[in-house]
Amino acid sequence: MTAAPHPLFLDPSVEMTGKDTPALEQAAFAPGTRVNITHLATETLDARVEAARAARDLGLVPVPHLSARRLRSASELAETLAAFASVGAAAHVFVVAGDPTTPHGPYPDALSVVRSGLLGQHGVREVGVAGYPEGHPVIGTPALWSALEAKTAALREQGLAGGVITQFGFAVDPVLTWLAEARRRGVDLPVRVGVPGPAGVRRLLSYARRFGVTTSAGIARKYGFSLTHLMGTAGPDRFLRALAADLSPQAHGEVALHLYTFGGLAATSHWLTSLGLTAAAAEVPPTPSPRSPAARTTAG
Ligand SMILES: NC(=O)C1=CN([C@@H]2O[C@H](COP(=O)(O)OP(=O)(O)OC[C@H]3O[C@@H](n4cnc5c(N)ncnc54)[C@H](O)[C@@H]3O)[C@@H](O)[C@H]2O)C=CC1
Ligand SMILES: Nc1nc(=O)c2c([nH]1)NC[C@@H]1CN(c3ccc(C(=O)N[C@@H](CCC(=O)O)C(=O)O)cc3)CN21
Repeated sequence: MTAAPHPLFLDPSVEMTGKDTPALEQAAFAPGTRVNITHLATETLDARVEAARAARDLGLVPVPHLSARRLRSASELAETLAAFASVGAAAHVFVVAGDPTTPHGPYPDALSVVRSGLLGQHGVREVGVAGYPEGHPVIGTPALWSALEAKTAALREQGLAGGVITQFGFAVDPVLTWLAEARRRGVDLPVRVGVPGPAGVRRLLSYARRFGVTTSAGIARKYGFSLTHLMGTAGPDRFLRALAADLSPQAHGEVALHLYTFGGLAATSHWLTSLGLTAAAAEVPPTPSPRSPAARTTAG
């Protein structure tokens, strides 16, 4: 008999851009897998809607991203939601502030989009919001916590289900500390811990630099790459084993995974398949842990 997988590995979500639509059609994600559609500044609404349509046609659950600060008006928000609803892709969305330094319209943050009331009117039932275990390069940690608490409350007031997706990172400890703090503050939403799918080290480092994600020689070594050998690739296997070993439902609540694919949707699909995390997710264990959880409490 095979061991049941750790709950962390059940039902991982993945992230794509419009450019990944052909790769999505070749990939083998389990039916019902949530597929987030990033809102890159360079991609049109049409490209994002086509990606959502492709995901839905494949039996996956599209989760379009809405960038609050990029929206120029309430009507642009309504039209965006209507466009996703027209392809059956508006039930789940992820609402993020967006990187523009100055908001382009009436929504400076994700909270104002939630409070607009427009989400429910267009058939949205579940809203994802962002979490930052390592903080954010320009937003202070107290502001991040108060925003997360306010978004949690606003979703409840709007009758919307919610969830958090965390910014990717290479270090496990900040994730565990952040999860415990979120629960202590009453943020009871399910959390998807964001990790990069397998990707070239050079690419990982460049996205980390761009988004203010911490790297150091020690963090890299634990994760499984080296800051001085940029030619290789690295996946989140060791990170996930360490995270799974130290998660406790009492301290950390409901936790699953979100895979940022960064142009490597096919690589992430192959990697999930190699872990047995596609259609047969409930029957196949993840890569075996080098130490049992019981051994860890004394050894770790
Ligand atoms: N985690 C992720 O996957 C992604 C994160 N981001 C970026 O992370 C940042 C925070 O997003 P959320 O957590 O949704 O914040 P939020 O909407 O909950 O806002 C939190 C606080 O930060 C301020 N703020 C938000 N974005 C800002 C910016 N670009 N410049 C200056 N102040 C800003 C808001 O006014 C608010 O006071 C944004 O810059 C967002 O674009 C963007 C895309 C994806
Ligand atoms: N602060 C912040 N801003 C973001 O925009 C952001 C984050 N954090 N955290 C991670 C997510 C995921 N993001 C991304 C970014 C790029 C690709 C991507 O596929 N890039 C293509 C090139 C795209 C292009 O330049 O045309 C690639 O092949 O890497 C995917 C997701 C952006 N995201």
